[in-house]
Amino acid sequence: MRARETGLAARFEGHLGAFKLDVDLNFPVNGITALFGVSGCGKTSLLRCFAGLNRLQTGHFAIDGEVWQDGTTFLLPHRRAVGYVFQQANLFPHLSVHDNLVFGLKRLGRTERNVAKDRFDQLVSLLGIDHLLERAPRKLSGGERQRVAIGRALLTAPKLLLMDEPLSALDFEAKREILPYLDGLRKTLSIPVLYVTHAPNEVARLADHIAVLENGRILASGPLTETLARLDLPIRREEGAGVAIDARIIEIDSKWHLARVAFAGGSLWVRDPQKPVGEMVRVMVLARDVSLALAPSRNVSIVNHLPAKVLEIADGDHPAVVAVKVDVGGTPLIARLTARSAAALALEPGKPVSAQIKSVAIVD
Ligand SMILES: Nc1ncnc2c1ncn2[C@@H]1O[C@H](COP(=O)(O)OP(=O)(O)OP(=O)(O)O)[C@@H](O)[C@H]1O
Repeated sequence: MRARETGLAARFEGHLGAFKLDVDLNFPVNGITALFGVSGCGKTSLLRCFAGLNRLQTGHFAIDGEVWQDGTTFLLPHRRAVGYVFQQANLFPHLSVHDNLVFGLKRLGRTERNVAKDRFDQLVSLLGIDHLLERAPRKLSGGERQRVAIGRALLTAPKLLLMDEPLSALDFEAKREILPYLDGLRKTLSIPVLYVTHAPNEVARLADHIAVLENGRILASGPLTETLARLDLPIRREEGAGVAIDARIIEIDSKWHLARVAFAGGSLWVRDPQKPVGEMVRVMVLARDVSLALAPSRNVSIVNHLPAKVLEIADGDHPAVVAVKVDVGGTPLIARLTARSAAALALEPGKPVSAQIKSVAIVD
């Protein structure tokens, strides 16, 4: 269902009070683009531009070749096929889940309404809310409420889904409960999704692309793995800095509960994810779990050793630490080392090394 490629090109420039937003953003393909950046950098303001709720001095925005905004056109919010999910589900308390879901359909034409009714069963099953349809919102958990809000947004068959920190109001358990559903959407939706978050684990789990916003400007945007591996971005200073890699299970070692997963640059042993050989998984290799040696060492407990080449070295978040980006057969990894170790190994761009990976987390 993700075969059709949809392009989204946007340029918004202007002031909101004293705040300047100056954004040029292209999403080349379908999938989830995580919009990442510190509080106040303009994430919500940008989403509101896409929805037509903010009208800046300059705005160009086309989706799938269809112009929603340019020098002469400005589609009003209700004319934009946008689904919007907020931190709070904002369900109508006096309506059942079913009636909340179909509420947004009233503004659609008859044909669109009929198509949406066909999608209803598929969506409620995908979001696991089929058994909740007759309930009142107050009898739902936080995670269930948010799943209903997502269903309501998707039922109108939007061409763009905007999600503004959809999990931030949920507790840890509710986040864990809802993530697999969002992951299911990622795999089945054929529309672009802009997903605002502060949480690195949500980015690693859900995003196909990342856009990093700083002071109202796009600092970087691109595919997940390459962008997470950039040493010039503030993300590398985060405690959870690392690289997410999509890999295929190629072998299971049931005696030791391990699985070998293959990616473009080689293979890694991970904890058995309880999925069959052939399935794709996403793994996260954190910078703090990668160390570098000049040759693969035999007398250590680490099972994952990959031949690599140093690409770049940058300062870390403390003078004692450096971040080293290495290339593993076309896939980038980041290692976090002490500056002293980097000096002792005389690391420099182009030098062959062995990347030793202490731990690899499965993120789905
Ligand atoms: N309509 C407006 N008029 C004046 N200032 C505005 C307006 N909308 C947003 N701002 C300002 O723009 C800046 C960016 O706000 P925005 O809500 O987009 O940030 P954010 O990145 O979403 O933050 P957070 O992560 O805290 O939600 C803030 O300084 C805010 O006060």
